[in-house]
Amino acid sequence: MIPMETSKLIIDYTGMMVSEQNSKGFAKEDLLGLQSKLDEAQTNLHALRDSGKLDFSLLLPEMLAQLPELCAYADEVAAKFENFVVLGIGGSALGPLAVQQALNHYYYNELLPDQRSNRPRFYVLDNIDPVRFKELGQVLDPRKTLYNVISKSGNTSETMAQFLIVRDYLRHFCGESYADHIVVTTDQQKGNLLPIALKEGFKRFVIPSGIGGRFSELTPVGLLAAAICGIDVEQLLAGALEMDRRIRETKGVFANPAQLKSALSYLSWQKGKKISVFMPYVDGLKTMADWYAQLWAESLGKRYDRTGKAVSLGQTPVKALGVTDQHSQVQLYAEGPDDKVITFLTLEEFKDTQGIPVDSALPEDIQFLGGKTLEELLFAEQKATEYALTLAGRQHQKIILSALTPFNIGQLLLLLEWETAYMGELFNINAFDQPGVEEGKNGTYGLMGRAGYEAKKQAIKEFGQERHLLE
Ligand SMILES: O=P(O)(O)OC[C@H]1O[C@](O)(CO)[C@@H](O)[C@@H]1O
Repeated sequence: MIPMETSKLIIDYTGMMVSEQNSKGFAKEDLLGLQSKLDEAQTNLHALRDSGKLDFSLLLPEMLAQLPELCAYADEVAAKFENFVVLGIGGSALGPLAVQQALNHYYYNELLPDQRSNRPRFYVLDNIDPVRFKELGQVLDPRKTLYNVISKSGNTSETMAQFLIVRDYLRHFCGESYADHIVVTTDQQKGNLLPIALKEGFKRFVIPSGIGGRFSELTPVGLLAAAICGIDVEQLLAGALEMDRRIRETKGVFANPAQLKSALSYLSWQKGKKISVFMPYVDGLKTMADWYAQLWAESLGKRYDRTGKAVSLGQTPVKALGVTDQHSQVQLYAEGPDDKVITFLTLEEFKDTQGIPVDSALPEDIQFLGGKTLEELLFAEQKATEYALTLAGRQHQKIILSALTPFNIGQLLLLLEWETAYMGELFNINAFDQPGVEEGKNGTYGLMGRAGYEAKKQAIKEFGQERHLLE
């Protein structure tokens, strides 16, 4: 265990270490054996600072300094609008969704206005399914809705298409005041969204140029949505700053949380664990698994390393939820191919409790539940799953949060962002770009990009109309 100073976030890696049950685990020497690579990684990462690649860390104080203006705007619009809708995709959507689910009432939108401090309902449109898009429009009054168009590049076809539809819709229902219903969050210097926002007078927030979408939750991408929905963004940043300080100031794999977490991931990968399962035993962290999946997949899934050598690296993220996926995926984790490392996320305590009534008339194998609480049952099941995986010789680790608080979520976000940055160094790849999807994003050729478009034209030429390919 690596107890943090605030003892609010602990990394328990017992399940990764060799033991009488876990003969395939690591020895401490394995972790210490990575120390020089980790120190080199730390040096390389700080050398990246001038290129902006570390801005997700270095700009945290600047994000804190911007809070008064951001929160003043958030309070102003929260009082004016009943609905707040994010238009965005990838990091522009997953961070806001993850933090909202972790820190607000699970049924926030279903609460009565005064139960959510009269803050607006929160929606995220992160896809271009025409039915889902139109059906949200059918349940919201556009005159009472604020749309936050979030795009770092300002050139993502999906988000820009959503923007064009919403702007047209708002012009129809709100006339000249349509601009008051749109706030834009985009890069400070480039992309199509910036000139549109300037020309049409939309309120604008800036994503610093050095911070990529999947690392942008602690910029206005995530902070504005959180503030509008009543989340304590000051505490969110305080936790991030505490974790960031710890990671930048402490040396050694057993003291530096990012070094430890990335070492465990790297050693697992070296031992053939090409799949990384992220399994919170907290419903409020279910979408955090989606956010982490993008961070891990898009940062590490790279064809070339930094020498230009073709390496095809990466570790496939799998999202799971405990206890739920004990009834769908754990069979595979325990007895299927030994190609996975599982990271559990648990709380020391939930913010509420639920007792289970006693019924002495029940059969013994159900009666034992009476008088317990749901959280006792959940904790027991999580430990039992850990034990079963240990007996099966499967690698697992655990991040323990004292509770779901803004401070702890800030710590968790920074830990996972730094883990990813370190893993990129250990892989010797650029963890901060995404060439594999870049072309598809900016062209109208869809995710396959121009190459896919040309291949499709060639296939049609060779095989006739596209439909023959499916027959
Ligand atoms: O914020 P943008 O530039 O619209 O990009 C949205 C998403 O698309 C990607 O650039 C590529 O999938 C992600 O990295 C990013 O989070």
